[in-house]
Amino acid sequence: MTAQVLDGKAASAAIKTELAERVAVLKEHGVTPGIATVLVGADPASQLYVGMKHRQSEAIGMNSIQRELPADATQEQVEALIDELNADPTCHGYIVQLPLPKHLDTDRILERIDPEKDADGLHPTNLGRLVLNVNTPISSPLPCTPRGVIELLLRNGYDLNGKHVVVVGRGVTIGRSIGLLLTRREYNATVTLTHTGTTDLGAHLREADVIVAAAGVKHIVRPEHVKPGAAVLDVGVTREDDPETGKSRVYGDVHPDVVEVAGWVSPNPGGVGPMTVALLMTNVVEVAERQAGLRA
Ligand SMILES: Nc1nc(=O)c2c([nH]1)NC[C@@H]1CN(c3ccc(C(=O)N[C@@H](CCC(=O)O)C(=O)O)cc3)C=[N+]21
Repeated sequence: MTAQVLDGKAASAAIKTELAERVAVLKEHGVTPGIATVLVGADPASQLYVGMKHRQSEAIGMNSIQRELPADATQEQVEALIDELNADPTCHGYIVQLPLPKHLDTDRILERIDPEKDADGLHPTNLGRLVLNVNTPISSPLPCTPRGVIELLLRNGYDLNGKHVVVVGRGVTIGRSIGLLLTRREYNATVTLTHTGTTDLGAHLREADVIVAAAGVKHIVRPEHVKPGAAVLDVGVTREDDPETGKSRVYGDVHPDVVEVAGWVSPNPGGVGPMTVALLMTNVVEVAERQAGLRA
């Protein structure tokens, strides 16, 4: 048996087709949704990711605003740029590309983002709204990578209701935030969060209907950890030189042989990465739709 592929490129293409139509409707109402990125320094991987976000946003008709500061920018300079984007009516949502240089106070910068313009959906106010509300629709940005994971499953016909999801890794981007979405009444999943303090990770993983691997540890999820037929989503990004080609490449958290046991596997690259970008754009389009009175 070999697993069905949860193809993030195909699912994100479908989302982008839908978004392009929503952008066209917004333009009929006189609004062009604008997405901005803030990049501090010139890390090559960050430049690659930021470039992808702009190309894809422009391809669906959005405005894209690319702001850059040097690696030695001060806290005050970054905060001044945040204030500028908060006040800019052409910028409906934006992200500060992470990680930031070590001398900067990341938390203080992220908290300064106007929660309504928080394209990542990770502002404390937006996470707080998720914590406080399990039932009714939320009219503020949602964490985009968790949203991407869930959309990837749903668009492949996977029903999360009553399923046991085991998450590996307690980073804010996925681990600590995805359970807030999955345990909402609309999805009704049961969630276990594992981390470096977990004893016997393998025992937890073998119980899982769905594994979300977001530890950032190359191949931490191996075939012997996976219940036959389970869905395995690979969110890990480890950049290393490939010993065969000598070139830098991305390794996921999921060992390639997992496809022999699992029922569904998201490839990496080609899985959750493209979904993150699609849901980032979705968050920004939704801000513009709210401002135009087209959604709650
Ligand atoms: N504030 C903030 N928000 C982020 O969402 C954010 C961030 N900072 N910092 C870095 C990470 C990383 N990230 C990725 C997005 C898309 C792909 C993606 O689409 N990858 C392609 C491959 C791209 C390639 O390496 O060629 C794929 O998986 O198929 C990967 C990684 C968003 N991040």
